[in-house]
Amino acid sequence: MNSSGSTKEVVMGEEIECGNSSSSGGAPRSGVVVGGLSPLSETLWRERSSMGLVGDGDVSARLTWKDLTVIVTLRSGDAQRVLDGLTGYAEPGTLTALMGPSGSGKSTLLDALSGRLATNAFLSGTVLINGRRTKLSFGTAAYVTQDDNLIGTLTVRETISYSAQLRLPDKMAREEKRALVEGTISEMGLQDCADTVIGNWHLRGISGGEKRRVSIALEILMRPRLLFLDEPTSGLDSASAFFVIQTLRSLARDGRTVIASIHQPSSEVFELFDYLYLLSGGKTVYFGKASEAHEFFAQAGLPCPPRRNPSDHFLKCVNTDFDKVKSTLKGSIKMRFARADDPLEKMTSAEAIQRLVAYYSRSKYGHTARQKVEEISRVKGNVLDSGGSQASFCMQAFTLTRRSFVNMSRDFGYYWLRLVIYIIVTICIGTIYFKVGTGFSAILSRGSCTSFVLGFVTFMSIGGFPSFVEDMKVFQRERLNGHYGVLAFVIGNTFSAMPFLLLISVLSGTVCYFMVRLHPGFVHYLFFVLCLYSSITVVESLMMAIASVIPNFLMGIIIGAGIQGIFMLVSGFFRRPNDIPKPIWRYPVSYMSFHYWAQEGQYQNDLKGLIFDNQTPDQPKISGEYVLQKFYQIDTGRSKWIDLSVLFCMIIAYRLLFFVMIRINEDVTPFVRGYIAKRRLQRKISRNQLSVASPELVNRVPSLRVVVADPASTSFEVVDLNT
Ligand SMILES: Nc1ncnc2c1ncn2[C@@H]1O[C@H](COP(=O)(O)OP(=O)(O)OP(=O)(O)O)[C@@H](O)[C@H]1O
Repeated sequence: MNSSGSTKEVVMGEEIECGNSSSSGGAPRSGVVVGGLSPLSETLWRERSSMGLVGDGDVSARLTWKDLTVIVTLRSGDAQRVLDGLTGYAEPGTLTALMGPSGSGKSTLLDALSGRLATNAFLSGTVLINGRRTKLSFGTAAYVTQDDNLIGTLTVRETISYSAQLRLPDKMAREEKRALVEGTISEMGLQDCADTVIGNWHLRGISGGEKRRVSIALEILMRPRLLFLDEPTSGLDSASAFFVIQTLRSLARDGRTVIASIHQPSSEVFELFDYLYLLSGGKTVYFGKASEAHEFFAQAGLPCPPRRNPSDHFLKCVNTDFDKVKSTLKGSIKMRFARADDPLEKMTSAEAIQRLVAYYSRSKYGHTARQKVEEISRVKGNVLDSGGSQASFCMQAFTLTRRSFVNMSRDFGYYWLRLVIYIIVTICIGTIYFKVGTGFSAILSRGSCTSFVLGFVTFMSIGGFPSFVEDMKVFQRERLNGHYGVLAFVIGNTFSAMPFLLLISVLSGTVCYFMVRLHPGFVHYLFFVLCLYSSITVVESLMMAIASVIPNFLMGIIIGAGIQGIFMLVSGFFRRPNDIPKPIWRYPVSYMSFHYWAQEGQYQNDLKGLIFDNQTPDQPKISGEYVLQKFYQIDTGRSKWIDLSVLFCMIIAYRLLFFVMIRINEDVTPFVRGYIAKRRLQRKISRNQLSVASPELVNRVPSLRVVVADPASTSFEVVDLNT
């Protein structure tokens, strides 16, 4: 896993031991086990080292950032400075809390440090890991987002086990994988709920705090050295928040570098932080030991009044919205009794922020931080390698298929509910068209029955869209953290759905076929079921492709319904094929419509070989071939199996489209958005509305994502972290 051979390097004439967590300063390693969490992690780490899963026992990641500025370009053409010259560091064994009011730039700082900035965000400054510039993406560092996108039907143990199967090497013994999973469960204090389901809309599952811990567990499974967490306590009560942060502290004590943004910690939670990075309006208000923040505020002339939660005071000082709160409460009893010892009563928040920012930069705190950054940056440690999956492609595809199958079989809303509705609807069809026969009126009835089954019944498959969206959310989280590839996901999703779609088609197709008494014969029955199966699968594939680009229930369903409505119109039932206007609707749209092929095949399957009564008994009978040619305008010389083959080809085409859509979303869309954002930035620079270091380099790199300063020189250079 680790790409670096030696852990020793000569830097500026000194021999420096690199990558050894024991040399990392910060808090002592392990041993400190809180909240009933076991010291298993360290033992497991050693085990994994012996398995060759980690390099030379190196578990450290020293992160430094210097003069970090992030500018975002807005749709209006304006540019906004979100972060302004931030400098700081995070060492192994420490938990750093990013705090600040809403919109102060906490998430942006996390994104900048973890290489996840949006395409319209431009970064200048230096970000170094172990003294080196490293591309952090797809799994190099673990990133736990605010949302717990988990599969609701799996238990905690299953969720972590599947993740282990997806990422650990195939050759690793099953027992070892199990031990690692169990170790992670104990490490995160999840033993009590290990066999409880995560929960979804119809399943009562684990609590919000436990969900957070499961999300963290999934990311620490591969023992990343760097762990970023965006608001890990949001939505939790203070006790759950305390346990989550306690767990993070314990993870940090195992030699990891943990950085978490947090909103409003209680005093108990605040005491768990090693370092505090306090931001306001993208500027550093304070960076240093959390325990010294109290002293810093006092020295800056804004001491925390007695009996006030220090973190509340710090946030109150740096939040301009408190001025509005004060003016709203003016005259209220609370304000009349406002503390005389509260420094904020004598100044506005804007003045307080100005004072703190200015004091920080000239105080020993700012000075020490800058000095420490220089020191740490000079030490060249191991290069961080990708912490992504080490499992083979086949193992990933197999595990994803199994996991998805288990989820589909347990989630009532995924297929079971649809199966019930399908059967009810086909029973309705069966009773309405019961024993349709071969009378004159049956000519139209058989056609309309086929059109309804292949049009409306397959249309009901869009009901699965919400489940697809949930699947896509889990996929996106796992993909961003490098758990597996796109192809493995597409294969897993395709194969896991097959048995359910077959079941739906066989059951509802059988009900319909035998109640309506469609063309007798096993081959005719088989064709009807296969036609229904392929049509439903095409709709599923179409909806998956839509879900990959439009992750919104309502929008996705509207778009999916719209596309199917157009395809139905040109299927040859509502307007006969030769009557469909030629350019566009007949060619190519009707040929793109799966309804067209499905109906053409089923009409032949049902009508060919049948003899129908004429309007009056004395008139000659009508053959099915005649109806097909003259009424439905279908070429009877072409085999119905060709129509079915086209449908199966469409399934493959839509699945390929699904794959392509994901790749476009991952690669092309960010490139295009980045390009547009870059043009906006260039315009700003050329109009002298914005000053960016080395603007000529911004122009030179076509796919600019990040502007990074080279620490070895004073000049800036542009680095495209996407390549
Ligand atoms: N890619 C972007 N495009 C446009 N604006 C952005 C972008 N990223 C951040 N911003 C803006 O930068 C500011 C800081 O955003 P950020 O999400 O980092 O704040 P935050 O401190 O994490 O807030 P919160 O605590 O509410 O999540 C906000 O005003 C936000 O709108």
